[in-house]
Amino acid sequence: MTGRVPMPGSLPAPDAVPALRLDGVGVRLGEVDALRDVSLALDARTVAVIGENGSGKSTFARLLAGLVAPGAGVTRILGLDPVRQAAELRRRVAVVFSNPDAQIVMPTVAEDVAFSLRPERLGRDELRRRVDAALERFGLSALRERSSHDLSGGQKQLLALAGAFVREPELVVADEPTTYLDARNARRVSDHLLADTGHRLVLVTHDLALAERCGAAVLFAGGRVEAVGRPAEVIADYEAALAC
Ligand SMILES: Nc1ncnc2c1ncn2[C@@H]1O[C@H](COP(=O)(O)OP(=O)(O)OP(=O)(O)O)[C@@H](O)[C@H]1O
Repeated sequence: MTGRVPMPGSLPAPDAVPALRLDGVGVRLGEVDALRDVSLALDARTVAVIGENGSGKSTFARLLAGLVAPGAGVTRILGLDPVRQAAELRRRVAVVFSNPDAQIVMPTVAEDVAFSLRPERLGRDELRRRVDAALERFGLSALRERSSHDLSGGQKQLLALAGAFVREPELVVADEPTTYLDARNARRVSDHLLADTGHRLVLVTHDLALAERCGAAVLFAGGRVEAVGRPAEVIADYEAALAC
C-alpha cells in the first residue's frame, strides 16, 4: 500500500486542519536531501514513523519539532507554520531524543524537570506539585535529589521524558525514546507515550510491535514517504521491502 490512505475515525471534518499536514516538503542537510517531496495529511492521535537507517525518520521528527527548517513545500504542525510560528510551536510541542544527555541541563533530577516549566512562571507549590507528579509518573521519585548527570542511561531517558511531559504538551515527538531502557521500563514508557493523557504522539521507532500499537504509521525510504495508513498494513509493506 502506498500513498495517502484515509484513517477511519481519524479524519478531521472537511474544513478542519489535520494535526500534521505536509505538501511537497523537502529538507536538505548539507549535501544530503534528507526529505524529498513529503506529502501527508494525518490526524491520528498516535503516529509511528518507521523505516530503515538513514531513511529520513529523525529528520522528519526534527522538522515537526521546528528543529530543522523545510527547504521546500508547505508544512503545518498543529496548524502552525514551523518557521513563522516557531516560538508557538516550541511551546506546544515537546521532543524526546534517543540521546538523553542532550536534554539534561540542571544539576539535580528535580531541578531538571522544574527547568522545563520555567516559561510558565508557576508559584512554588504548583511547581512542586507538577514536578512531583512527573517524577512519579516516570518512576523517578526516589531519585529526585540525585545528580542528573550521574544517572544511568535509562534513568536519564526517563528524566528526559519527565521533562517533556511535565509541560503537558499538545504534541510529543519522540525519536527512539526506549533505546536505553530495560524491558520493564521500555514497556512502562511505551504505555505512557501511547496512553491518552491529552497529548498527540509522533513516535520514531524500530520496534514494529510498538509501531503497531499506534493509530497510524508512516514508512520512510530514501527520504520519501513510501507508505502511510494503518500500522499493520504499513508494517507489512516494510517487511516485504526488507525481505527483497
Ligand atoms: N546533520 C546532517 N548533515 C548532513 N546529512 C545528514 C545530517 N543528519 C542526517 N543526515 C543524512 O540525512 C539522511 C536521513 O537521516 P535521518 O537521521 O533522518 O535518518 P533516520 O531514518 O532517522 O536514520 P536512523 O534509523 O539511522 O536513526 C541520512 O542520509 C543522513 O546521513
